[in-house]
Amino acid sequence: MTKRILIAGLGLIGGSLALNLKENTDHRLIGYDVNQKSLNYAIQKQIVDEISTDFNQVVTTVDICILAAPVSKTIDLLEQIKQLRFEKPILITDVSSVKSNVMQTAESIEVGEVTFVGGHPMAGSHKQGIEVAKAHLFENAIYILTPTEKADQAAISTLTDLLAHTKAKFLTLDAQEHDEMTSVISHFPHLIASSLVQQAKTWQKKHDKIPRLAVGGFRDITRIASSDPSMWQDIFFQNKKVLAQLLEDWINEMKNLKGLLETNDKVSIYHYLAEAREYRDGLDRTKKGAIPSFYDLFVDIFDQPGAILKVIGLLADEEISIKNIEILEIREGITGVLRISFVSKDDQLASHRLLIKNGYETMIEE
Ligand SMILES: NC(=O)c1ccc[n+]([C@@H]2O[C@H](COP(=O)([O-])OP(=O)(O)OC[C@H]3O[C@@H](n4cnc5c(N)ncnc54)[C@H](O)[C@@H]3O)[C@@H](O)[C@H]2O)c1
Ligand SMILES: O=C(O)C(=O)C[C@]1(C(=O)O)C=C[C@@H](O)C=C1
Repeated sequence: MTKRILIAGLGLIGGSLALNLKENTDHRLIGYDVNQKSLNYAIQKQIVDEISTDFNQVVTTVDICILAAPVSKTIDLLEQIKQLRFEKPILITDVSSVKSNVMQTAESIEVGEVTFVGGHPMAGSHKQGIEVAKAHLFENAIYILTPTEKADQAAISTLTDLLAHTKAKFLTLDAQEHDEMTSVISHFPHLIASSLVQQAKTWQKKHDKIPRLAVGGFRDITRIASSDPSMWQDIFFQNKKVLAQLLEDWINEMKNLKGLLETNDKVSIYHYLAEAREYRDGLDRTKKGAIPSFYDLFVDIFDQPGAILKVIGLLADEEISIKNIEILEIREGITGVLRISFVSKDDQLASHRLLIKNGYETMIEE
């Protein structure tokens, strides 16, 4: 049955869900956003069928509503919903990166027609806005669900049936365990990435060539520091209790490491590094996990015009789809490395064979 689905917040995440639903279903999609440019873009590109600038009015006309605004704005929209009258049942979900305050507000909705099942797709980007939205953004990612007490299995199934086209894997958690885990693997690392960039900026006053040296490792570990500061400010304050606790643990750990360095305790430093490596390598790529599984292939290329295009062209001719592509290091005239990520082992191996056949040097991390 065709349903009316409202997506409130047409940015990277809302836009990606809209694109996915448009590609795979016949539901009628309605977009709401406070940014008129995003609304215009969505309707012009036919990502949605209708647009609205009146949330309170339009939300009462739909069967399903996906709240995809920044976390604090999602809470504001839930507060607005509390004041409305609905004439038919509505299933509401969200995509917020932090869940405790959202769920607390959702649990306090007393409107009988409203059922809320929280959601958080664990995939995204440091880029923002509907222009960078992708229908396949959540393929193979973990999609966390946080149902309210009122939400029954039928409501959860309605939501998972709708989102099944994203090819994400669902995992149900309560809000607190969600916020602790996402803080460890997403929010706190973000804080550290930004602090590493700040440190480089400070040291650049002494060594002005630092930006030229900041390639491989530094770029890998700090990519997320290029994300939207207002979104992350919101996430940090929504999850500030857990974040403060992690920061305290981390400061103590750093003090301990400093002590090991100062006392020349090489053995302990070695164990610290070896244990970290073992754990990192053991984050199983093929099992379900909070970290999306990708299969990487490293390809040596030369810094020549069209070099990357040639590699992509070979894969495209064989209809092998790429999840991500990144230049790890390239210097003038010298070999650089492309990291190409695939969603399946088969695609990784097929690309490996294809590129070797075409004279490339490639490497797979075991
Ligand atoms: N970016 C990621 O990697 C990622 C991943 C998973 C979940 N999330 C969550 O998804 C949500 C959206 O993030 P995004 O990355 O799509 O950001 P985005 O900046 O790309 O999009 C946010 C959209 O919300 C709109 N908006 C702002 N205030 C609004 C309001 N009051 N009502 C309606 N729309 C409003 C903005 O105009 C924008 O179009 C956030 O809650 C974020 O925590 C982000
Ligand atoms: O890939 C990125 O750039 C992301 O930051 C995505 C990421 C993450 O930390 O993994 C960011 C926030 C979301 O809530 C979920 C996913």
